[in-house]
Amino acid sequence: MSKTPGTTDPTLAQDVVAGMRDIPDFPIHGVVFKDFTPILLDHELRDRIVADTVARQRGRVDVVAGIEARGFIIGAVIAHELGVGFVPVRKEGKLPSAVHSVSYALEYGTATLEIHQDAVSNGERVLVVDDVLATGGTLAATCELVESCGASVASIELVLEIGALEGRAKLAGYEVHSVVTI
Ligand SMILES: O=P(O)(O)OC[C@H]1O[C@H](OP(=O)(O)OP(=O)(O)O)[C@H](O)[C@@H]1O
Ligand SMILES: Nc1ncnc2[nH]cnc12
Repeated sequence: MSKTPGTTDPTLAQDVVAGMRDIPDFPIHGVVFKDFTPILLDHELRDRIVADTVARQRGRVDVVAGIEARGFIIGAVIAHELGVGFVPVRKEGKLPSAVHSVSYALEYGTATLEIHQDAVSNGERVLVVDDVLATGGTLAATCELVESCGASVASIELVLEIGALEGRAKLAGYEVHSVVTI
């Protein structure tokens, strides 16, 4: 286990590891799914995660992009605390206006993510937020979507990173913070 450099909360990483729940064979046989929902229920731990991220990012970003589904929840709270707007990055076919789309591979299949073409403006600095970094396909696709709109990815914030899946390799050139890497 390793913790995010720059964090001011010395026990946050270990508390996140303890707060996550392992679900074997979800959504397919052989995958151990890292379930973030118990952390949402624990308001103290959830608030510490938000405070840690906000302390790193305050004043550095113009908007937060949260990835469906759990990135919506934690990302919206972070956007609120930073006092900036929130952009949903959604699974295919859910956004009503004109979109950019990118398809990608996951640990358990393939998927397509979309962003509204007018969601972020040229030159805006975007903070991308999600719960888990696994293979990195989801985040790489999201960065491509943000850049398709003419904005730039200022930083990426995750709660938990599965180091063995080497997702960071797909995110070369981006600033990536995970509260904890296991
Ligand atoms: O690094 P990757 O291998 O791309 O995986 C990471 C993504 O996988 C999980 O979501 P999932 O795609 O299962 O979708 P969900 O939020 O709809 O459950 C997780 O919340 C991340 O978004
Ligand atoms: N093992 C895992 N746990 C949670 N989300 C994931 N996304 C891809 N693999 C995952």
